[in-house]
Amino acid sequence: MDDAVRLESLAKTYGSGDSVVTALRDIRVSFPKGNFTAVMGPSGSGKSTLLQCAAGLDRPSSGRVFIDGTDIAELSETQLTKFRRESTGFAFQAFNLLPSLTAEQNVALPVRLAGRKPDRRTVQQVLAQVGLEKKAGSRPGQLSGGQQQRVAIARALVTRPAVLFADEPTGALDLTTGRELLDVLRKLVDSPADDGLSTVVMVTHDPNVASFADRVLFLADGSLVGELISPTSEAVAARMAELAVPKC
Ligand SMILES: Nc1ncnc2c1ncn2[C@@H]1O[C@H](COP(=O)(O)OP(=O)(O)OP(=O)(O)O)[C@@H](O)[C@H]1O
Repeated sequence: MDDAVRLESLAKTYGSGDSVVTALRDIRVSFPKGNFTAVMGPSGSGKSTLLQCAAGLDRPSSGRVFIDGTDIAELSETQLTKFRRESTGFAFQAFNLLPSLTAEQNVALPVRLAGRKPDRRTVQQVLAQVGLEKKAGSRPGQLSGGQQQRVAIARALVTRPAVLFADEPTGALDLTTGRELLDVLRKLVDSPADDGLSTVVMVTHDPNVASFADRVLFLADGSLVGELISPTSEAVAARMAELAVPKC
């Protein structure tokens, strides 16, 4: 199976001298196409840093990141920005929608920012993929939190990226709406549109949320320390409890 993203010996440090923080050390992992991966680990273990580096939002200190076969270290800042815009989607805990724009206009924004005219059909298609075809004309203030996050996901999908990165996408949602959003992500992977995305990489703190993934990766102190395939929430919670035990 092809890899949507591959991380080779990835390391990331912040600061220098006495104040240096090692956020990631020697991460080697692939995210295959057609796969939904959750990244878990205790607070400060490096989850967000991994996601930011894997998505090309941050440059690693060493190691390589391949997205859809492209070594992003070879790209200039301008090329990387363009590449990221076209090949990756990103969804955060905060939806970051523009309140004065309709759902449809919010979704079309990345295309406009890239200097192109949005294709109305594509915008409608991605809104339908997240179950919001009837809300195209609504402004964020007229939508529930779960619906707003689904607009944010549709916006991330509009450029037909190879991979969607999501950092705590259900963090601001209640249980039911969080579940609905996870069903949407699951569907993107299980029944992708013709030229659509089928790979999701998601950071979460919640074992229930992680259990929607095909695989869970566990980070501790910047290192990859294990994985679970076809995870149940109980198995994820048990593994997290082990990681929380302080080392002697
Ligand atoms: N911009 C930064 N400058 C300095 N240190 C940073 C920076 N960003 C992250 N760190 C440090 O890197 C380490 C990993 O942080 P990261 O945010 O990736 O962890 P996380 O697992 O996502 O944490 P959380 O679950 O609390 O969000 C932590 O020790 C953090 O303090």
